Amino acid sequence: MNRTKLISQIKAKESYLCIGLDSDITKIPAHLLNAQDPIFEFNKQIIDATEKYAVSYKINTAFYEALGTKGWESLQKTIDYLPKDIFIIADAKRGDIGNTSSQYAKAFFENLNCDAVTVAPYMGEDSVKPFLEIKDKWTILLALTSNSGAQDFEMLELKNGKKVYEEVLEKSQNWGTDENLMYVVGATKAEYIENIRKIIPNHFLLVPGVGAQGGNLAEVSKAGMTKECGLLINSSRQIIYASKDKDFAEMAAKKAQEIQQEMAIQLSVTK
Ligand SMILES: O=C(O)c1cc(=O)[nH]c(=O)n1[C@@H]1O[C@H](COP(=O)(O)O)[C@@H](O)[C@H]1O
Repeated sequence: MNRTKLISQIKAKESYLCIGLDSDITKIPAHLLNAQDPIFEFNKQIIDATEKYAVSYKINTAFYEALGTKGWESLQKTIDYLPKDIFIIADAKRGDIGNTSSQYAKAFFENLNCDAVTVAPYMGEDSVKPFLEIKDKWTILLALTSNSGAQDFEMLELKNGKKVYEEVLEKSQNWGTDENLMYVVGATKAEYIENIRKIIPNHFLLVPGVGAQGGNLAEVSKAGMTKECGLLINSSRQIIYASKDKDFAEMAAKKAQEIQQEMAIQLSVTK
């Protein structure tokens, strides 16, 4: 999906919600465990119930990889099931020497047909470029992550006075464009978003960490929203595990709708 289409979806749905399908076999409702493919059954019901409130779904591959070949099957079936107007993110956090990154790009863009993949910038330009070379697909580069470990490297100050995450943003924006490159900024780091917007005024940000990790939707939106929205805010656990009972999909929809309604207000303020 290209940038124009993504923006028009955001406008049409009055939503910049990205629902995280971090579907954990140990956390899904017990009655689904008898299904032939419990994870797919869970995802299918979550998607059916929440699709009208979201513009994107993020599939965290770890939860599928952990289950071996069965997990990959559930992942593929979930991607195939998602509606065509949904922006599909493979949250795989890849990045390796160019030759290997090319294979990852093929796996997620050509084979699985995702719109975007999360990539770690640590190995530099040649490890990221192969993802950017695939037409009409997006690379979502980790910039300032939501976890406490962001302090270990991302926040370190370099000799030129910049923090590592700032250097990542400055340097990498020349590797692609705002049509194929987004950045991950954790919702728990809202106080840095104003500064981030000075470096990358137009790029989309993928912002995880609202809900279970304590990030605040209004704060992030105020600091990061552009005229074209420029945000995809992810929430996983607080939506998909809103209930552990038979009403899990209904409760997920209720939570997603609540978030979408707040997003509609934020979008109307920025118009
Ligand atoms: O790249 C990510 O998506 C990501 C980056 C980051 O800095 N923090 C972060 O939590 N994530 C992912 O975003 C999701 C957050 O899930 P919840 O905390 O359950 O909403 C998980 O899939 C994380 O792996």
